[in-house]
Amino acid sequence: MNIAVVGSGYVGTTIAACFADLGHDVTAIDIDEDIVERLNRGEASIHEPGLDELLSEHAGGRLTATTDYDAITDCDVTFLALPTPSREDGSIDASIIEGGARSVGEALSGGSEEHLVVVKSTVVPGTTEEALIPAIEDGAGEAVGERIRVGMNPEFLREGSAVTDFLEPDKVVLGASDDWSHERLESVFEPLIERAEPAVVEATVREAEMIKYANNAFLASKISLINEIGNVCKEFGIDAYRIADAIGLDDRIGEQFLRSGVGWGGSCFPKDVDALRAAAREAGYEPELLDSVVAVNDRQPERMLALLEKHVDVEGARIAVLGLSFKPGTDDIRNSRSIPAIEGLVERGADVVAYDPVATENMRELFPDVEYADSASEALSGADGTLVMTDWDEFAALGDAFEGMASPVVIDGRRIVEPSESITYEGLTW
Ligand SMILES: NC(=O)c1ccc[n+]([C@@H]2O[C@H](COP(=O)([O-])OP(=O)(O)OC[C@H]3O[C@@H](n4cnc5c(N)ncnc54)[C@H](O)[C@@H]3O)[C@@H](O)[C@H]2O)c1
Ligand SMILES: O=c1ccn([C@@H]2O[C@H](COP(=O)(O)OP(=O)(O)O[C@H]3O[C@H](CO)[C@@H](O)[C@H](O)[C@H]3O)[C@@H](O)[C@H]2O)c(=O)[nH]1
Repeated sequence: MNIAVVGSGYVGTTIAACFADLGHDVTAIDIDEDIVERLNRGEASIHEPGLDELLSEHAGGRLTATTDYDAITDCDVTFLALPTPSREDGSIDASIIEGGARSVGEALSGGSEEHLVVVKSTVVPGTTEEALIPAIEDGAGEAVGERIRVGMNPEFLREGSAVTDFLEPDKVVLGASDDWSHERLESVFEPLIERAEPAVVEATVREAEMIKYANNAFLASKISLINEIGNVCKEFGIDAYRIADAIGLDDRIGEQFLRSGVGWGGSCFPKDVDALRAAAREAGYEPELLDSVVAVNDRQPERMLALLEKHVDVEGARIAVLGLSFKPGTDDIRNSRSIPAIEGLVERGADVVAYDPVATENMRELFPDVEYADSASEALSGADGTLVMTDWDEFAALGDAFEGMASPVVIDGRRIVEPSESITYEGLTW
């Protein structure tokens, strides 16, 4: 099958490379010439394990990249993997994907072949029908529903494990409003369904849009709930991880996403929970539980600072911040919990020295005046305290490095450091 993927970011590049690996002929389309040139050389512009290998195998063969939307005319299906960022009030800004939908319509105008346009981006219920289909119709100069049809196929991959998440999903959600579109979507995923045997969920377009938000809202809520339980555990001197291990044995709860600590960040959970809250409010429903899920998350970095202040007079102190990315395995710092932690330290007059194995340059753009170390031991050397913000594996083996601290106070927000008698160790929820 000939597939076009519009947008070559985290999602677009991953799905383009994986579709090629599944045997499809894929054209990746992006407005950024540098991204396109790199893709044609077999290089990713993002850091994802396994992606470079797939690209170098398929670039120039089953995978090509271009800035020209007209390449869509030779394809059977086009996936829209464009950004859907937040506005100030938390609602989604669909203008980029609307523009992309219009360009796809223009490229298809006057053609005679049947074509399925699939929304891959995360969009609030109603967006595809109320904004994207009209944009395609506007560009194509014809109504959607006959030759051109539209489907919705939300994506559940995680950064840091995007390739394996895409190729080995628990479920594939196929959103469409007619049998022809469902069947065409299913033939795109047929090689993956045969190989990985995921559950296949046939849904309407609106249901597919909502499944994505419900999925992310549920996961973010699960983490906030275990964080709330963890905060209570800390007050009682109980280790929340032992409690999580026990409750995770209940199949109805499940063991995943029960790691309590400094909370959730990244490009998805904060944006998507906010978009769902805003959409609910606009529809006349007050999403009080989701408001609290965010409030608990916002509080966790402050709780870390309060724990630090129990042991260190922070004003004028040298404080090391270990871990800057929002999770290990990525250089992405969007909504990283390290950002409010550094802001809080700077407000309190601390002298901050930060370290991350891959995200330093991204954080330097945000905080140019903070000192950045080349290793965790360099950051710890002479520090009066440290906040551990990301669960990078290397932080589990710091042992001797803490001995270089002026006072070895370690506040762990991710339960990654091994406590020992030579350090003053505080876990956030244990
Ligand atoms: N990042 C994730 O882990 C993830 C997972 C699931 C779903 N999503 C959703 O997928 C969507 C895309 O997210 P992402 O993280 O891949 O975004 P991204 O910002 O990483 O990439 C978007 C790409 O689109 C390109 N682009 C922008 N405007 C364009 C246009 N008019 N035409 C062609 N290309 C254009 C940009 O140059 C960029 O390469 C969002 O809705 C997001 O919520 C993201
Ligand atoms: O038990 C846990 C699990 C995660 N986190 C934090 O939660 C955030 C998000 O982690 P994760 O879900 O692994 O990464 P993302 O790449 O943001 O993936 C989420 O967001 C994507 C974009 O929508 C979805 O596709 C994925 O299914 C969904 O897991 C990170 O800050 C983690 O540190 C915790 O604090 N405790």
